Amino acid sequence: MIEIDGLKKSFGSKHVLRGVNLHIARGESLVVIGGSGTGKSVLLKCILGLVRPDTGTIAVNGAPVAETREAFLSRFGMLFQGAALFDSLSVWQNVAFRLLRGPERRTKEEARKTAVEKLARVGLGPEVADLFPAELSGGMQKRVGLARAIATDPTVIFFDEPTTGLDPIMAGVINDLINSVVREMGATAITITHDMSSVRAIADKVAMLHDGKIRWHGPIDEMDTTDDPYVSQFIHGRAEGPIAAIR
Ligand SMILES: Nc1ncnc2c1ncn2[C@@H]1O[C@H](COP(=O)(O)OP(=O)(O)OP(=O)(O)O)[C@@H](O)[C@H]1O
Repeated sequence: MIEIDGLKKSFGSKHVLRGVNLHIARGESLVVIGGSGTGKSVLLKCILGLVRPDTGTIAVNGAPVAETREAFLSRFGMLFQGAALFDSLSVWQNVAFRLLRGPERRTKEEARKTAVEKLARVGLGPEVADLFPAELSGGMQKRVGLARAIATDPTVIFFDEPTTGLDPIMAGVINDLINSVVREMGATAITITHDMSSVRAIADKVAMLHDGKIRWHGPIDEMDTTDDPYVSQFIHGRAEGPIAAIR
């Protein structure tokens, strides 16, 4: 479904991605892990076409993203770090943002109806629809962000640090919700996170980015038993190991 081959990206003398190869099957939930500054966001931005790679290819269903970006973007949903809601828009207008714009825009009534349905899917009642983001807790904002991400019934959904800033219980609730929504929709999901509880809750496959390359890629069941010392150090959060920690 998504095939990334030989992806390289440098910023000046900083070689962030040094040849990333990653294939993601349709309906699979891939979580990308790796230390701060290893290039996870740059990788995501390359897939979304926000950053142009120096070399390498990214194809979706066999077609290069660079050539089919518009078509690709119309089929993807994204939950940003911190939910990134528009403060000046009500909750339903946030959820319906893409339904109210673009060539396939719907009437206001239809868009609102869909927004209320999506809010219900993430556990929020219709009374929330006319509130503004500032009136919501962090957990509710994440739910609204998730409702927005699924508003257009995307086939690919990206999650950027979906549990950042949430307490562990709310993080668990959001992880479960992401999991059930993604599976129910049959969507392909790519998640970036530091949160190992998210990895365990969401991932079918895990890819660890280190030193500009995919250091390890495998099924979630094999993550705990792999003898890769980098993965082992990372998932157990050990200061000692091959990954240098800045103290
Ligand atoms: N537009 C840019 N110009 C210059 N350097 C950049 C740019 N974007 C990213 N970088 C650099 O690329 C490196 C990787 O950044 P990136 O944000 O992808 O890391 P990350 O793995 O997502 O980190 P974190 O987990 O802390 O969010 C960093 O050193 C960053 O400074």
